[in-house]
Amino acid sequence: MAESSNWTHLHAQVHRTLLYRQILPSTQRLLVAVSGGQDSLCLIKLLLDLQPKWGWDLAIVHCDHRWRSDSQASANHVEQLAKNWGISYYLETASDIPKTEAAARKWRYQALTEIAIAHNYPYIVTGHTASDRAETLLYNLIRGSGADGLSALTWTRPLLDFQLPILDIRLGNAGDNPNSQISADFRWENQDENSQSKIQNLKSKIYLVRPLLEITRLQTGQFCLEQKLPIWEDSTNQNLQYSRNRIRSELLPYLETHFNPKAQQALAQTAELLRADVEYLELAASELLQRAMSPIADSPQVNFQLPLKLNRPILREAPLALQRRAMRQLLQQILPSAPSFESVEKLTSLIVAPNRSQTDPFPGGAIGRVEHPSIILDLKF
Ligand SMILES: Nc1ncnc2c1ncn2[C@@H]1O[C@H](COP(=O)(O)OP(=O)(O)OP(=O)(O)O)[C@@H](O)[C@H]1O
Repeated sequence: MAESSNWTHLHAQVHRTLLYRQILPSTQRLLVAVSGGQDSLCLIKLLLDLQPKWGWDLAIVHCDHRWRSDSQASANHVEQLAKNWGISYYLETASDIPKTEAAARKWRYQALTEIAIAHNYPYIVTGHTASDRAETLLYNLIRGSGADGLSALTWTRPLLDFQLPILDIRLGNAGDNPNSQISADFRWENQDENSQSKIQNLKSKIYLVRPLLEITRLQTGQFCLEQKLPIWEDSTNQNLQYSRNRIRSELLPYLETHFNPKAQQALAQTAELLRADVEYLELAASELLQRAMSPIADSPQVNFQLPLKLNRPILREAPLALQRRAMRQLLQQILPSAPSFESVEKLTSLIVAPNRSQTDPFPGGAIGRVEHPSIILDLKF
């Protein structure tokens, strides 16, 4: 697009962000997740307008959770927009209505990933904004998160942590769902080992990108108004039973009125700063863990099979922040679910505890014990 009268401050800002951050390379195939709400409509319009500069191949994907009575109408509305803009449209409809917000989100990311794999899109783009970042920070802060939770929502991340068993179940279901657009060749049960590893490989190359993280919801709303974009209002956004909605419509406005009129931007910036700190600390912790883990057998290969042996003098030299992170990384590998604060503290305390100190069992049954100069983790002693 020539930098004509249509070129707004927001176009320039997102264009600059993309140049600076290099999160959406030119000429790529981009799958844009559009709910029909103001953020994702703003996103797709900006990308369409920037398209001539970047040469992307754009498509829209919409996920119908079948949560609201108007959900099919909303899907039709998004489809019509895609038609008007002359771009491909993909729809995924939930075969079972997800019961909770978390289940809906999980289903949505699986559906997005599957469509991206099936139609060869290496980038999934979402309309998360600075306001979402601020809300996530507040939500996690209140629930007692460390820096990791406060720095949630990154500009880009590989979709690696979507485990294949989840994909497996969904792809199995796809056959029963007449609305599924996943072609039969991509159904997991139809895959031999070779093509399963090809899918895994492809998944590791799909990135989730959020180009609007510096733009507030107020700005996306104004943009939609100026550009006359037909927003499909999500009635569940008004429901104050959802904590996120209460943060959005009560807590943030309160903070802006009484504490800082730019609270959203300030909180989003805090998340951005913490993100870089967390990345640095996680890397340093993983190096510490590698150094502290000595295999129990003669094999030089470090792995996370029990029993495990940790070198206490090496751990003791490190600052507490790294000790905690290294212990959490270790527990992430051996516990059946995400380690709790208590589990991490329990294991960390063994770094300086007297000889023969022992923990009670962690979830899954492993026990930590000091056998000077090591910590041993095993199922029984
Ligand atoms: N039904 C949908 N279909 C397609 N894309 C969607 C849908 N819902 C949300 N998205 C995408 O996700 C972005 C964030 O949406 P929203 O804030 O409502 O979700 P959320 O549940 O908070 O998501 P997250 O868990 O990713 O933070 C939207 O801007 C849009 O790009």
